[in-house]
Amino acid sequence: MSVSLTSFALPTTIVTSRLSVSASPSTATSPLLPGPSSSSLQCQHFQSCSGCSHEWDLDRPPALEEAAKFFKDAGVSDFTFDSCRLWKWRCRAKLAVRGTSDGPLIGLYKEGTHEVVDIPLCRAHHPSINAVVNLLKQGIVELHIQPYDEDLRTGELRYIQMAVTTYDTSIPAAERYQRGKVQVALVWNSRSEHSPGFEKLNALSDFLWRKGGPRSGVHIIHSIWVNFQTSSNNIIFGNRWRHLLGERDFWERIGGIDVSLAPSSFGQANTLAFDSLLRKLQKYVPFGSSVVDLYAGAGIIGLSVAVTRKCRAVKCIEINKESKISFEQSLSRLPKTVDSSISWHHADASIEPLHWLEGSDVIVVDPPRKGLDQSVIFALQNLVSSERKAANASASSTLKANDEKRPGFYVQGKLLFI
Ligand SMILES: C[S@@+](CC[C@H](N)C(=O)[O-])C[C@H]1O[C@@H](n2cnc3c(N)ncnc32)[C@H](O)[C@@H]1O
Repeated sequence: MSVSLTSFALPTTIVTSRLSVSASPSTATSPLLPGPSSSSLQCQHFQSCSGCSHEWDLDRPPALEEAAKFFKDAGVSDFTFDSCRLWKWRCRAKLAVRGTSDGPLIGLYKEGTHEVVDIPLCRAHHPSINAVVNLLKQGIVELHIQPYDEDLRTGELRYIQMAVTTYDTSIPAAERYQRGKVQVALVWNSRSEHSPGFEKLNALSDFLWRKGGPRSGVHIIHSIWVNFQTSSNNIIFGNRWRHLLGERDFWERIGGIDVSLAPSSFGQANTLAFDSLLRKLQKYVPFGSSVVDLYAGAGIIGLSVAVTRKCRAVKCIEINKESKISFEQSLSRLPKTVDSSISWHHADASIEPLHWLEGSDVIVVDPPRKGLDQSVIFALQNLVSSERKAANASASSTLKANDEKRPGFYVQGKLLFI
């Protein structure tokens, strides 16, 4: 993960946020879990699995040099890079379930194919994720659960999503990460709980709960959910979610706030890196500013800066309506002293984006992998050029006065890459 602050000629702060999947695994300074002595991946699945793209020097990914040069050329002086954990960093995984009930395969597709590679010993996964995968395989074999067959569109279990919560104040802080518990979501190939086969789903979730729930010796499972999906396309989740066992609410402590994440909401995969990213990002948000968080998911970035930077207003824009519940739950746990106008809007950021951007001092953009929508890029460019014009037209004395009203924030404007 890299963080940089650069000055462009605009009076608005634009924050772009991205957590890299393959290049930001561990930290040498982490007290939590010892890793191999070198910074190589040392994963036996590396050749066949598409999950990781680099095997050596994980603390110095090839993109680092390119990024450093980019920021240097742009005149950025405080570019920093933090690799965080190199192993066991992934706290959220969506894995396909294929193969047979005697020989299930649980993992990722081989590059460019729909052939699933079994990755029981993945080095990037949090250890509780690998432990749940192992339990799930036992359950599939014992209960004769049929993995999904994409060609025939038959079978029962299509995918499993696992998210680890490390939030448990009843155990010592130093042990919380290692003892993280997993919110399990089983993607089941039927329409609803009224469809045939529901008993098998119940039997599987009971099996997992018995072996990994609070009464088992290991307690690695936080909760179990099901998502019903019968579509033949590649979309992992259907629209119907049901909570089956365990605690319904899933909490994590990130960026100085308690955040709730339902399985249907987007969540960052690298919890520790995301926390570190937010703590850096907060420093670039001027106190009391008005912030818009585009592509906000459950609004974690917006809520985190609302609290830590005492923002005047925060608007979160997100296309997935399922994220709203998580946003509202997190909002309800903010300190009562927070005096900010905070709102979450179910909207497509690419439609008339200027409408959301106008009047904001800080713009956070954290788009999906495909990147920013063209219309958002145009809107940002328009904003930059119109503010540049306005700044040029103003007298330098006026600029100075504005600077003083907003300590630590220069009229020059800032762009943060993470
Ligand atoms: C990389 S995630 C970031 C989520 C959030 N910032 C976080 O850290 O948890 C990208 C988010 O953008 C949302 N999204 C995708 N296209 C969108 C659009 N056109 N308008 C608004 N949100 C969109 C996705 O649903 C997803 O929640």
